[in-house]
Amino acid sequence: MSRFDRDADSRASYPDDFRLRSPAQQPYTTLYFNPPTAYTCPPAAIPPPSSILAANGPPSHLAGCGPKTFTPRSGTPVSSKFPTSDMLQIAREISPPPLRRSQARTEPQTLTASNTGPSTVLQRHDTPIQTTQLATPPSRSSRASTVQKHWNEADLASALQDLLRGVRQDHSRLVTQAIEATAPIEWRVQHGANLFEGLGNGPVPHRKGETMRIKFKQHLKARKDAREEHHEIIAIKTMKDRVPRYRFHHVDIKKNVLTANTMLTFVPHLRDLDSSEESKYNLWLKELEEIDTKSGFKPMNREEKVILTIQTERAATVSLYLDTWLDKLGIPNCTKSALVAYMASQDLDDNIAPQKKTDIIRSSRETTDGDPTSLESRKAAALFTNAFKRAFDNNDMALASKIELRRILLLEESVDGVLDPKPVAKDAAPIPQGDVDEITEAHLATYSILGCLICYSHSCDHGEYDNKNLKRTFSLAAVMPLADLLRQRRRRLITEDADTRENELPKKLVLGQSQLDGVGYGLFTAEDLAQDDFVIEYVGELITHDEGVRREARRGDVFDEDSNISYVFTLLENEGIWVDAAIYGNLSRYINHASEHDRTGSNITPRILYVNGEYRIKFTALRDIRAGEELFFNYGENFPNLTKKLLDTKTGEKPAVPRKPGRPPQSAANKGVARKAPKLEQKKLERKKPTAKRRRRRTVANGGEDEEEDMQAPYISPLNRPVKRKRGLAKLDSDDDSYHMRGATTRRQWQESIAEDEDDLGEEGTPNGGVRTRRSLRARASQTPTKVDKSKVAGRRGGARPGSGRPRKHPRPVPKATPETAQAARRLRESPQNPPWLDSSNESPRTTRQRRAAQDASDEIQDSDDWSTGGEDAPPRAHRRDSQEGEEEEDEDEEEAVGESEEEEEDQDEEKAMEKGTRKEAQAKEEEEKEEEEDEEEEEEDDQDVVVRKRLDRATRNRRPPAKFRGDDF
Ligand SMILES: C[S@@+](CC[C@H](N)C(=O)[O-])C[C@H]1O[C@@H](n2cnc3c(N)ncnc32)[C@H](O)[C@@H]1O
Repeated sequence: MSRFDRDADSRASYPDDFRLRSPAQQPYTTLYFNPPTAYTCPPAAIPPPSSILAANGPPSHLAGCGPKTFTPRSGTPVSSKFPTSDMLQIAREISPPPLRRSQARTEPQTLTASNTGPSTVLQRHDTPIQTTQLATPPSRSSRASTVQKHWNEADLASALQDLLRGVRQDHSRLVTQAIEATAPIEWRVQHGANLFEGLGNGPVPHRKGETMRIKFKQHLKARKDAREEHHEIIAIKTMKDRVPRYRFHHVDIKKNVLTANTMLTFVPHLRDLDSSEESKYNLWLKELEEIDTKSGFKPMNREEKVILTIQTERAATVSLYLDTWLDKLGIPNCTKSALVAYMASQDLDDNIAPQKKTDIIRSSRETTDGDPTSLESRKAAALFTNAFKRAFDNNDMALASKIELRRILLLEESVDGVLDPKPVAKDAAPIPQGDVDEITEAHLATYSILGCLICYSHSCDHGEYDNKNLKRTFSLAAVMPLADLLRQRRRRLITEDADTRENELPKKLVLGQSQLDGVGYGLFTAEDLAQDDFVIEYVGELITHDEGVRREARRGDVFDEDSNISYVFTLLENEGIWVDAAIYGNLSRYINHASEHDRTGSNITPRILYVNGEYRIKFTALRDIRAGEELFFNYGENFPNLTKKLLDTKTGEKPAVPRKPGRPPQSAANKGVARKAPKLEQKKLERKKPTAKRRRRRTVANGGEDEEEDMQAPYISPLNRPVKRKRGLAKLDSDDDSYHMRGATTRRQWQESIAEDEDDLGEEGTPNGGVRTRRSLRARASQTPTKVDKSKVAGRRGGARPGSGRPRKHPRPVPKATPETAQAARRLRESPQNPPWLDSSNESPRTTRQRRAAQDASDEIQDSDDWSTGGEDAPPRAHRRDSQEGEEEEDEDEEEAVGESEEEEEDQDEEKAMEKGTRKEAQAKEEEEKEEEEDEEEEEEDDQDVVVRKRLDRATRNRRPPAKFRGDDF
């Protein structure tokens, strides 16, 4: 299931603010398995825990063995003879323990499940459940004696349906239990007024203008059937800053998807869609389906996917009960192994390869259940299979309600092991002893298909990220043995949270020229930081991995690809969610990389937190940091090239930085040392012949004026014009007619120099300053520049790296300096360790420019006060980017104009040839040309693919690795 479907799914069932509600408000009734009405299952359907304990011994986790004995995938014990999964164990254990004195309540409490109708009443977990479950269970043999020995298909089907109702009831109790187990037992408010007091009332009758309507979306239900409730509106007034929103405006993304054959135009995620967006979203899904179809796949539509997911989840749940069911039904010779063997032998549609079928049957024989392939076993298995089909997989049922026995049996470990062999529990790390946090983490690491502790789904957005940034869903195994541990921990965290909240204010930070040579800006602290202090939040646009790759590729192409500057941060590695701070961001984007082994080493570290339903990144200090120190964090292993050393002195003396191989120095380039022209381009160039047709076409299109203009247009050397973007790879692979070396002024010279360059430069060089032909001499016909605009040339490497380009066209509005920032600046000036940007002696003009920009910026730094979004920063940045891109377009026109003039040269040649040659020859040539043109167009398309692929590759290489996470926050 795709992330989006999953989101859609979870949106359907689990409101965003799920975690913030009190237990009484928890929407457990929206969970998938909850029954719509009160349960009618006989109490005997749920065997009491003690019977299981008597029969099988204690579940391993209760016996202190921890989850080591469970496989992470199926939850089935590996070593013990314990026949059921831990989920089933928990299901059996949900009968509450005897009340402890402290928990005892004088009056039994009830919870009303609001969406199951007012009549459904669920008992709190800490109130004894008034059923026979608490009675001493019948022994296994006595239970077996009560079951029917001779089944017919119809009776068996109806017994199975009863058992399924029991599963639902179990599930409902589990949810209650789990919610209670994880609910905070103390409110966050430790002192002062509890702002949430009085909240949590149920729905009220609708009063126009006074109540708030809440609509519940449910997939597979028509919109008109959506449930609605009305609630009182209670305003909470507080002087505290609200936690800032961290929303991604995915509509904006549309204009940011820039590469030529991009498929995604709309990427919604992580939030509910507005109704206007929903239609776009559906359209987008449809487009994706069409693309799949065109590519030869048979895509499922969204509804089918939802149904498949539901079916799979139901099958997974029933699989956990299958053993108990068989035990209860007591069908002679009907064991799980027999069912598996029967399933494998009956799999007629060749879903399983013949060899695998044999392996499955063989592995089922290895159990101690007797011979699963005997005639009796086969008969019993056939009876059960047919009854199961009748009960849960018949034609009268809605698709989503069907449960296939085959799907359940495929989940069996023996079958799964044959079909998809992979390492299991023995690889699990040993459970650490001692530290509460570590034990908790380790228990939670028993992630399995058992599902989420909160919603019991297998594909939800709840869960934790461990220190490797891998998502773990809570294991059900964690519920019972760990409930106390979790409580303990939560209590501690809540207390700590309240204590540290005051220290969680963002710090005064200033932007400056980094101490790393040639790296551009860096971020410095203007006040002393204590270890573990919160420093700043990393904010930016929330984008998908694909979009991030596109953007990186695009930036590398448009701006300076050699600098590899990157502002993306991998927020959720597995989900492919990145934060891009390039356009919308705050000061945190200027923090440079240092590894632990560098001279200063990283002094801060990012942590990913789950805040009010959103994942956010905060930086904390790794050690005490003095005011004036530059901040660094470790970007991770994917950035091996970030090896700039700290400057030894502050005098502006720069250590020699080795030049990149294959890249000629700027001066050499200006002298006309071109890089190698790509073979493809050269080939094209050689065979490209002028065509009369092309010439005529242009002349007609421009009322006959173009030709004259073209003739007059001087050939502009790429050297003599401002080039802001690097064509590099894009040009190497791309379509256009020709490349022009720097300094070459005629076509012949250029061709000659290409030949020389090929010898000189080898494979590394790529053409720069390439020229696109066609279109738009018109754009500059009247003002063909013949002079070099030096200021523009100077700014050509600008762009992605702030401050390194030309001065802003549209400077940011500079907020007034606050007393704090003024004081911070003074302190920094007075500091014996003045950061290098304050020392202006011996600096280059570029450094001066950077320094000035830094000073401007340091005045305007309010980001650290407004630690939320950097939103104020954003519009001017976006503007700046727009303006740059606008200029690039101008340049492109210029390039094209240059190309036009070249093409006109060709046309003149052609005209002469036409005059000389016979008409026939000319016609033949023209036809040849036409073919070539068509070929080129095709090539153009192919080339574009190559370009995009290359850019994507490059961007993938450059992407930032997962951030570090110390997972001790719930
Ligand atoms: C998030 S930006 C940091 C701010 C950046 N220095 C600027 O001026 O905008 C990350 C980029 O800075 C550069 N960078 C950061 N740390 C570096 C290091 N230790 N060595 C070389 N380049 C570094 C790389 O180009 C990287 O992609």
